[in-house]
Amino acid sequence: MVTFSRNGIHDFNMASRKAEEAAWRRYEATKWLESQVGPLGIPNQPTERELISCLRNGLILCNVINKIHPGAVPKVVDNPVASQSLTWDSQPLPAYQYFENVRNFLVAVQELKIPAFEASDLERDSVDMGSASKVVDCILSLQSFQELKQINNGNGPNKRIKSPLRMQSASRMHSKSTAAYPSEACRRLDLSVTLEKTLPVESNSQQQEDVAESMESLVKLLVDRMLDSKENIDGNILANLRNEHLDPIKLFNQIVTSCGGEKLPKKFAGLSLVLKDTTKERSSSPPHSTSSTKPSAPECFKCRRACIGKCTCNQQQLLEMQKKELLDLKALKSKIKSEFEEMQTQFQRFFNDLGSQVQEMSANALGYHKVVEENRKLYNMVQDLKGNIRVYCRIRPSFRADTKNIVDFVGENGSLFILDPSKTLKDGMKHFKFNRVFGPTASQDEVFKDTQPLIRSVMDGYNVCIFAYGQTGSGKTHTMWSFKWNIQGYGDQLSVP
Ligand SMILES: Nc1ncnc2c1ncn2[C@@H]1O[C@H](COP(=O)(O)OP(=O)(O)OP(=O)(O)O)[C@@H](O)[C@H]1O
Repeated sequence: MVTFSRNGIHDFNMASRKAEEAAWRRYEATKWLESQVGPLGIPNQPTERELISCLRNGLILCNVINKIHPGAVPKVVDNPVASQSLTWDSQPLPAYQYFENVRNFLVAVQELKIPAFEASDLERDSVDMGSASKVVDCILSLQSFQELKQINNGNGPNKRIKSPLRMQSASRMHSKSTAAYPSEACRRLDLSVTLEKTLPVESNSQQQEDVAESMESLVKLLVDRMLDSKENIDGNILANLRNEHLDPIKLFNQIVTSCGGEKLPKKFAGLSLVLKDTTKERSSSPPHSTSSTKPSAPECFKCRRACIGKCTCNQQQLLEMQKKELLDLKALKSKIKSEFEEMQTQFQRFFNDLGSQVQEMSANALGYHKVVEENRKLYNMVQDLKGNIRVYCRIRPSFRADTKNIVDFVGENGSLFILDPSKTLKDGMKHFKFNRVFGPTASQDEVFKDTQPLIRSVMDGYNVCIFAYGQTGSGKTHTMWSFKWNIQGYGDQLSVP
């Protein structure tokens, strides 16, 4: 167990942790660079000097950025001799070469909105001052850029690339996973989980939502602040994060003051109160108590007895009400049942009457059809008896007054006498016999009515033919027209059998 205090051991531990983190980041950067451009010729876990000496000529950096974003550095100055001189102790490279490559690389990095470093960070003198961390940051940002580009199907990220550590920390807060990132810095970010656990469980849902929202914003702010100034953060604060007995309010104020020196946003005011309440309850409750709001045993017993009595009384009333409702329901059920039976009887009677009526109608319909059939047969039999071939004569009226009519007599029984005036009475008299003779005064309706029965026979399925015969202008068309017009008006009568 490590005890944190304001002494030399604490400073030593903090420095050790920082060195460990820096080494891990160099390892990640080296591993990624080798995956992009092949072996770098340096150890897997290089020192700052080894890494900087490798990158100093800018050749590897230009090749890497051209690989993840082709054309980022249009012209890369390559010197085979210099390329092989990768170690720090090798012969110095021409200044113009690495300066141009590095300058072009930094321009490309800024265009891609990736955190850059100073060209002087690759110089020999500045290595010992720990400035290699900016170079490592830049390389890890390039790695993040490549990953985002792959996620976006080849398109570069729209937003500015943040520090890779910050990005992973943010995703870590969402997943609440403790094994996603082995960095010591990220382990400290678990403060968010600790703070959330201190929220009072008795608060109502609205308050919990507000607190959760505030907590989330607070944690984001804290993470951003800590990462922005992780190099300058007070070591005591980081040590206090692991101290369980520390007042969270003090710790919270300490962190914010250390990071930015700013006051807390207004939205975190409620959180401070909640944290205060929580701290008070935690301090007042017994050390091994599982719940700070749990009442003592006698109080609990009294409360329970009162509750049981109250519940029993309510249940009794509820039972009585339900019994009464049950009786009402039973009465209603018997009433509905009797009404239903009565209605059933009425329906039975009604359907019986209906059935007898339908049977009667069916019998009548059957008789009706028989009668109709018989009527049809008799009707056509009458038509047959009248004669299958009937000859009618129609005398057209004379149009000229001086014309002498040769028709001498028209009989009711179809007799027609014609007298030729140029001959004697005996020779000039002609007698004709028709089924019927229509005189000059006979109307169209009169002609039609005599042939109407034949139309009905047509409808009954018998073959009927009506034609007119006579000389030109004798009135054939005129007479046939009477059938046409009357048949049209006869439609209603045809439907009647
Ligand atoms: N009974 C009638 N009463 C009054 N006008 C009639 C009568 N019969 C025929 N006519 C008239 O006589 C004229 C000639 O009749 P219609 O055209 O029917 O003769 P048609 O025998 O059909 O002649 P065609 O053989 O040349 O066709 C018509 O103008 C017609 O209106």
